Amino acid sequence: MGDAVPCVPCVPCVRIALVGFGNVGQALARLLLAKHGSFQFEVKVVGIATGSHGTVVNLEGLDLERCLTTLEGQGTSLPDAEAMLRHVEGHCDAVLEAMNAAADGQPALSILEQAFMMEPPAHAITASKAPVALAYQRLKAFALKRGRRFLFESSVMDGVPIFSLLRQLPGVKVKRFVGVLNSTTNLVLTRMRRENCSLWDAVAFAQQEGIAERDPSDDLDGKDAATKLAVLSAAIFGCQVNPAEIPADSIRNVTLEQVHDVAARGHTLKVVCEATLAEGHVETSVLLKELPWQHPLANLDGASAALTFETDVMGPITVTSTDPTTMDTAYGMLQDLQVAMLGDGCGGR
Ligand SMILES: NC(=O)C1=CN([C@@H]2O[C@H](COP(=O)(O)OP(=O)(O)OC[C@H]3O[C@@H](n4cnc5c(N)ncnc54)[C@H](OP(=O)(O)O)[C@@H]3O)[C@@H](O)[C@H]2O)C=CC1
Ligand SMILES: N[C@@H](CC=O)C(=O)O
Repeated sequence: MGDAVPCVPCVPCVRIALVGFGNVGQALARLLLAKHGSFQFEVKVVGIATGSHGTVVNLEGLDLERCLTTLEGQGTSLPDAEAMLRHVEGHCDAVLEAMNAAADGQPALSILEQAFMMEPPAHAITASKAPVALAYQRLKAFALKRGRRFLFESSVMDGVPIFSLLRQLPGVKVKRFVGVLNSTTNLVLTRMRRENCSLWDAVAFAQQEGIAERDPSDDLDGKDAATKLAVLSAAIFGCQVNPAEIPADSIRNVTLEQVHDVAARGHTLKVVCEATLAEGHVETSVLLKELPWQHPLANLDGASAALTFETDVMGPITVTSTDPTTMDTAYGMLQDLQVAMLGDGCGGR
C-alpha cells in the first residue's frame, strides 16, 4: 500500500478518480505534484485506472510520486475502471477521463455516464473527443439533471481555454470558425519541410512526444481533426455532426518532394479545419491546403494549433497554442476541475 496523502487543514479537499494514466494522465499527476498548494483546494487522487497497467484505489489518497513509477502495490487493486468507480462512490467529487476512446466514444462514454450515476454524483471531465462529438447533448443534459458539470476543455487545443472563453461571451453568436486543430499533422509537415525527414520519421517523433494518438491513423487521415470539428460544432452551434461524414484529407501520401515544391512556390502545406453555420446545418471540412506565407495560419509551425472565431458582434477572435505538450492538455483538465468545483471565472484575476 502507498502512503496516504493528508489534506492541508482548513483547505477544502477535492477527491478525484483518474481513468487513463498514459501521456495525459501521467502529465496530470506531475502537474498536481508540481502545483501542490497553488489552488483554492487540495486534490486527493483516490483511484487510478488503466487498461493493462493495473487499477488501484486508496480512499485516503494515492501517492502520485510512487504511482508515476508503478501502480503495483499502491493501493487496493481492482479489475477495471468500472469497479474502481463503484469502489470510490461516495468518496469522489470528479472523474477525470483521459483514455483511448474508440470512434464510437467507448469505453470513455460509459465511464463519463457512470460518474453522473454515482451517489452522490461526480463531475465528469474528459480529454477525449469522440464522447463529446457523439453525445454532447445527452451528457450535458445528464450533468444538468444530476447537478454536476460535464467539461471537456482539453479535447480541442489542449489547455487553451476555448470553451471557457466562449462562456465568457454571452449573447455573442459564432458564425464560422477556421483553424489548424491537429498537432501531429502540423508537426509532421513542419519536420518534413524544415528537417527534410520522411513522413514516417516525423510520425515517430510525434509519437515519442506523446502528441500522436496511440494509432496515428486518426491524426494522419484527418479523423482526429474532424472529431474536434464535431466537438466544436456540438458545443458552439448546438449541431451534432457525425465526424465520419466530415470530408477529411489524409497527409499519408504527402512526399518530401511535394513539401519542397510547395515551399519553392512560396507556400506551405497546412491541414485546415473549417465550420460554417448555414441554414440550420453546419458545413464542415478538413482539407490539406497550400497557403501563401502571408496567410495567418501559414507560420503556425511544429505542434502548434490555432482557431479563429467569426462572430456577429466582434471582429475575428483568434486563439493560438504554441508547441503544446501533454502538460498543456493536463492543465486543461485541471482548469475544468476548478470550473467544476468553484464555478466559471474561478481564476480570481
Ligand atoms: N496526448 C495528447 O497530446 C492529447 C490527448 N488527448 C486525448 O486524451 C486521451 C488520452 O491520450 P493519451 O494520454 O495521449 O493516450 P495514451 O495512449 O498515452 O493513454 C491512454 C490511457 O488510457 C488507458 N486505458 C485504455 N483503455 C482503458 C480502459 N478500458 N480502462 C481504463 N483505462 C484505459 C491506457 O491504459 P494502458 O496503457 O494500460 O492500455 C492508458 O493509461 C485520448 O482520448 C486523446 O485523444 C487530448 C488532447 C491532447
Ligand atoms: N493527437 C492529437 C492530440 C491532441 O488532441 C493531435 O495531434 O492534435
